[in-house]
Amino acid sequence: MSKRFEQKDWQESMRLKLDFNNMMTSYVGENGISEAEIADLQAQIEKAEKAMVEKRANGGMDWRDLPYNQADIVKDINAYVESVKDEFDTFVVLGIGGSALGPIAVQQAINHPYYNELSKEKRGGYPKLYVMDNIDPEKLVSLFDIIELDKTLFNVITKSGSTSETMSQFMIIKEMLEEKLGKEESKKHVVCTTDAKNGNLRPIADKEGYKSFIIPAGVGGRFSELTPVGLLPAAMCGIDIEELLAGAAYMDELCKNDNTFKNPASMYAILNYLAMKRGKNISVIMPYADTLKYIGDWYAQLWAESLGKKFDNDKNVVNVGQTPVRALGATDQHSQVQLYSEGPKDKVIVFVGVDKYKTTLDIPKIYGDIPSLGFLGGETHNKLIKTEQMATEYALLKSGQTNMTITLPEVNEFTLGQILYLFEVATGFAGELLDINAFDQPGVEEGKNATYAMFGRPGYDEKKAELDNRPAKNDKYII
Ligand SMILES: O=P(O)(O)OC[C@H]1O[C@H](O)[C@H](O)[C@@H](O)[C@@H]1O
Repeated sequence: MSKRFEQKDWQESMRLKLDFNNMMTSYVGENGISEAEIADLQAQIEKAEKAMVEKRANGGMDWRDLPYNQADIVKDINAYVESVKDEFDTFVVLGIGGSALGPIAVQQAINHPYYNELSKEKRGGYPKLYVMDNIDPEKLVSLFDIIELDKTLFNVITKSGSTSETMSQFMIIKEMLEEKLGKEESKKHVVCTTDAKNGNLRPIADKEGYKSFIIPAGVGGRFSELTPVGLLPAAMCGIDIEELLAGAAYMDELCKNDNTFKNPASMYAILNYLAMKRGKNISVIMPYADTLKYIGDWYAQLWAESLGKKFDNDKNVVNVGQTPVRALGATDQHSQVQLYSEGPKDKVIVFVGVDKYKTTLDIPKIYGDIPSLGFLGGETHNKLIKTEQMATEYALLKSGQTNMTITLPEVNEFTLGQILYLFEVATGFAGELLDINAFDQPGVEEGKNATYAMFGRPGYDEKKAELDNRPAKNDKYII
């Protein structure tokens, strides 16, 4: 159990705060969502709550139990990290989607912004961390200009083992390692995170004798950050994974509140559901902290891939979902807020603020008072970014663009575990309200099958024929 988990007062002081005032009628007038609208949903809310409890009890939401059932895995991961960290300068994740976005987001949130540029001593003795989550040939090749293969540990993360990007990266790395280090020595440079028994990577890991960790069968990729998918990369760069799980467990408790208006995940899901009903099909996530920038990318997959669905559970064509847009405050006040303020009122803006930054940066008072500047000097950047966040919230409220604010008291493993878990539960709940399956992704299959057919893979002849007979492109429209 986490070293601080028992300290109730500490938990409360680190509790995420969610402010929905800017979405509710009481504050914004006709643009807001009224309590009456929420009350009218009561039957749907109760049905959704019941479904969440039943699915969890029947093993349909194993990700809900991850904060509680991994003590042994945490021990294994921490022991493995301790046993290898001195030997390796670099840890490279090969993965994509849910097998990469979480590790990127958590490392960015907790570690020094220039962690990889620090000396190993200043990194606490842990290796640098890179996540290679694409197959741009230039990117992967250029990595070898800055790492030493013989001092690098590669973590191949793929639940299915049928993800072309990850498996092709693995084959490239495997051949390079064996050429440089020989077959036996190279085995120490690969650790696999995959399914216990299914998929293509499990038999390879077992046959090759690679160290491996298991992704629980009942946990889908975008819900897997609190499994070894996220826990190993986090621990490998010195992040306290017990605290991450403790924060998730704490948020689980908060999400059991049967008072809808006091249940963070229910309210997040309900308000976005009602917003979607009003055609607000864009979900902008705008953290006012660089540490939380890639939480936006992780959230984008979770929210888009879970809720973007053609059919409802009765096979009616519904084509639902909200398009996630990643923004960063204060940066995107200078690129996107013009659209948010004066463009279509088709968005829900989710500000993610931080009460206390790790450092305080004073702005020196040099030029007296420059009238056209919003600050006078003698203030701090902490106050400036916070003030700009509040001002932007107000400006968008006034423009009629619905928004809400989630605030982390500070960014640490406990608060990060809370926000990851909050969005996961909210996503599951929103799926129940939309009456869709939030846990599959049939829409990605067409592209995959077309890829295999274009490569002439056996078993895809029908798809190949379909492709060969598709309407030819008209040169007139190719410039
Ligand atoms: O972990 P893997 O099996 O390689 O899957 C990686 C990704 O592949 C697909 O794109 C799925 O739609 C994602 O949900 C998943 O995260």
